[in-house]
Amino acid sequence: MRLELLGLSKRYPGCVANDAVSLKVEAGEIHAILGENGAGKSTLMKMIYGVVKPDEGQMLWNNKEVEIKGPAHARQLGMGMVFQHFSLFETLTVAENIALYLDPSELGSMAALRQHIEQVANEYGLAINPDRKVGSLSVGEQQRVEIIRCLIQDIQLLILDEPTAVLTPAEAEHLIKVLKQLAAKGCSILFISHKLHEVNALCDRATVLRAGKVTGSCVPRDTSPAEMARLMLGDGLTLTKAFEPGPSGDVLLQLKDIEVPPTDHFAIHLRQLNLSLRRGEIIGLAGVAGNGQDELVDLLNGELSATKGQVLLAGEPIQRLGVQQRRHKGMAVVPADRIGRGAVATMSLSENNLLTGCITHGAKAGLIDWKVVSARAERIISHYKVKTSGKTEMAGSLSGGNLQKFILGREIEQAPQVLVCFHPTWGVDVGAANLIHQQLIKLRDQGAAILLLSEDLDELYLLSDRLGALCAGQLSPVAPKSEVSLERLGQWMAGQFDAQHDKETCHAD
Ligand SMILES: Nc1ncnc2c1ncn2[C@@H]1O[C@H](COP(=O)(O)OP(=O)(O)OP(=O)(O)O)[C@@H](O)[C@H]1O
Repeated sequence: MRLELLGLSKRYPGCVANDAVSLKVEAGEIHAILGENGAGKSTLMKMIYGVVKPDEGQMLWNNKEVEIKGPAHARQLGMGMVFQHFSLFETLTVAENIALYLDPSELGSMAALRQHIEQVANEYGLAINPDRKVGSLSVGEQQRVEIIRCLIQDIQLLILDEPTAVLTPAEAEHLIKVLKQLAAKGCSILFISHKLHEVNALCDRATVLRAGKVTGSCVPRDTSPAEMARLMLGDGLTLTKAFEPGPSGDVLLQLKDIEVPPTDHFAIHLRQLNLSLRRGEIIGLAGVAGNGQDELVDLLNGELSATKGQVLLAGEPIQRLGVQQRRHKGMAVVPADRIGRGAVATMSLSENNLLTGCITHGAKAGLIDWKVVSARAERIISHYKVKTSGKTEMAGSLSGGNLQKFILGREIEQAPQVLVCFHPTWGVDVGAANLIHQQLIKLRDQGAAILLLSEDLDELYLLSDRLGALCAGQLSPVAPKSEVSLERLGQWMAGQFDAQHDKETCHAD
């Protein structure tokens, strides 16, 4: 037996994150950990990897009892972990980040390490330039660095906390192949994912956690995704069917011949962007991470300026307006990375609510009305079923999916005219993703215009009225969803479109 957990428990003030969890993982087994947001999955993985110390329980590693002193000890034993929130230094390069992760005795010259990174990257098809600064990488690319740095050492257990959440379907499919290869070599894998069809395709066994306790197990190959969802969430779950396109109105957000040159060597050049987003519609943009999504969100948010072209909000040019002024005019943005940009980890939920919410609620003439701010935070917590001990809890101690629900709720509740959201259901369980989808459609039906950037094609097809793709900083045609086959969208994602045609399509709306 590669790994055996016997009655592991971990308590935090006001919550039992893990309650006497027992689990067995064989050599070469791919074992899924399932559970709704806040069920205790990440905490369990962090205890195995030595990031969090258990309050009680025992752990056997290759049939011998161990007490993991910390992540360095876990790595020495042959464990690797890909975290849900990246543990990378943004100001260092890919190679420097990986060097920091390795034991000094394993580290040769930087040139040799660079070569090794390229070799692993090529072997697993996870293209990355070792000399790029991590801060300039997209979320998907940062995820690749996390994965490569585990694969660079000989590992016997790889722990992955939602590794495919930010990968494109093709990348996720590729990763699944890589994991199968690794398992065939005898490496055990612990795999957390909310994407149940992936669990179904990949995993040998699954353990279900609910409120910190093991409540069931199954063999995913013999269990349908719907049955697994029911095991996790109980019988009350109703899965969303496709939403009907709604009637759209006048153009609310318009990009005209936008040109944004790269701000650093690795940023993407946005070229000739033309887009008209109407009241009451959702435009979904597909695309592989690192094709200009970050730059487009920054442009719309007011953090990047265009050197050519215009950004118009309800016909008014806004490119000279800052972030706050745009928010006053009814724009809201949900960024890709929830910690750092979406929320401040060391601030409470109330304070995080104030960060963007104060523009529409809670502050007048520079004075904060904490009663209003707290009441709003409480409303978001209850409406979006955010699992937390309360509005005073620090954002950083929430589970990933619960923080995502809070951030989404905070932006939707401001009733924006235009909502730009990037990966809206990243790391969110099926029940909560359902709720977020319904709220986005409700916002659309109230007349808001929504630009949705996602790598989850199912989600894009479910929610969007019109679909397009971003590739190498250029926008494909944007056409009604019924006219965009999966094959066509795939071609657009790969850049097979004529930029001039795109301009005509968008202007024609
Ligand atoms: N450092 C911490 N301080 C206080 N509470 C914490 C801390 N870390 C986790 N928790 C709480 O423990 C519970 C389990 O969290 P955990 O992150 O393990 O859930 P999860 O199943 O991984 O959720 P998700 O699917 O959203 O990532 C949650 O209620 C969370 O708020």
